Amino acid sequence: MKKLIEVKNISYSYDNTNVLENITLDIIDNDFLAIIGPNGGGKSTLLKVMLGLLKIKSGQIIKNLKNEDIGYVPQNTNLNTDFPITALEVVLMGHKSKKRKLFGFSKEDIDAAMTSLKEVEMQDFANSKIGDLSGGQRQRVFIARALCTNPKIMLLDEPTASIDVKGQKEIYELLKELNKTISIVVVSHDISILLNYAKNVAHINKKLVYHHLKNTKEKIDTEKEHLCEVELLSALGKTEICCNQTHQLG
Ligand SMILES: Nc1ncnc2c1ncn2[C@@H]1O[C@H](COP(=O)(O)OP(=O)(O)OP(=O)(O)O)[C@@H](O)[C@H]1O
Repeated sequence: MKKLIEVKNISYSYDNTNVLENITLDIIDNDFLAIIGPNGGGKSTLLKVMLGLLKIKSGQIIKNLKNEDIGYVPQNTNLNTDFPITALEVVLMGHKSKKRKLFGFSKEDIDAAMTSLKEVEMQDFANSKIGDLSGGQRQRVFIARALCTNPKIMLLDEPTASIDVKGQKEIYELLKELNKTISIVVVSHDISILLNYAKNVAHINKKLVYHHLKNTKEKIDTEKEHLCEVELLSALGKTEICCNQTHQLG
């Protein structure tokens, strides 16, 4: 199993507040890693650290791939849906063509963006204003934007927040399809849905507890509608293996 990203004993603090403590985690080829944990637990911070958007002061991040091999779908809270931009234009923003024209985009750029839109089944909405799309459709467009560089791994921060249950399932089905060729790392609070798709779970609350879901899924009733993190963690067991060390849940 090839390690794509190795997180080695990193800690991170904003000003003097420690948010991540001694996190060690490998993202492997073909992984589908769910990052769960309470609000403010450090999940988004961990993604930003892995992306290099935040600089760590201790520990090490080893990326065995190029930056453009990493796709990122950030948390969607600040989007101004009144901005008059089409789905195709949003996807083009993710395209890093070597033949970029000074103004506008080449036919190659547009073809590549349309291919990404097809991958997420949004090609028919290419010319729709982003604000006219449903939350689920909009999220597909943002996933298409991240697909533009043909990433080997995609990091998604709460991609199903404020999307209805049907839309959530569709997004996870899409991620499952993408996972046939790329690794997926997804921060989410939708534990029940997530468990039907994830291969591994990282629970982050400043510290990390890592679970291989192989052989443990049968212990969990994933059809149960409101499975919460506490139930999940008790079903998985109190201790789990994290990079050859056993961590006790606090
Ligand atoms: N730019 C920042 N400056 C200072 N503190 C921050 C900043 N960003 C996040 N924090 C703090 O760091 C902690 C972890 O935040 P983070 O967004 O990583 O958590 P999270 O697990 O993703 O939370 P949520 O589930 O609510 O999105 C929180 O206490 C938050 O208030």
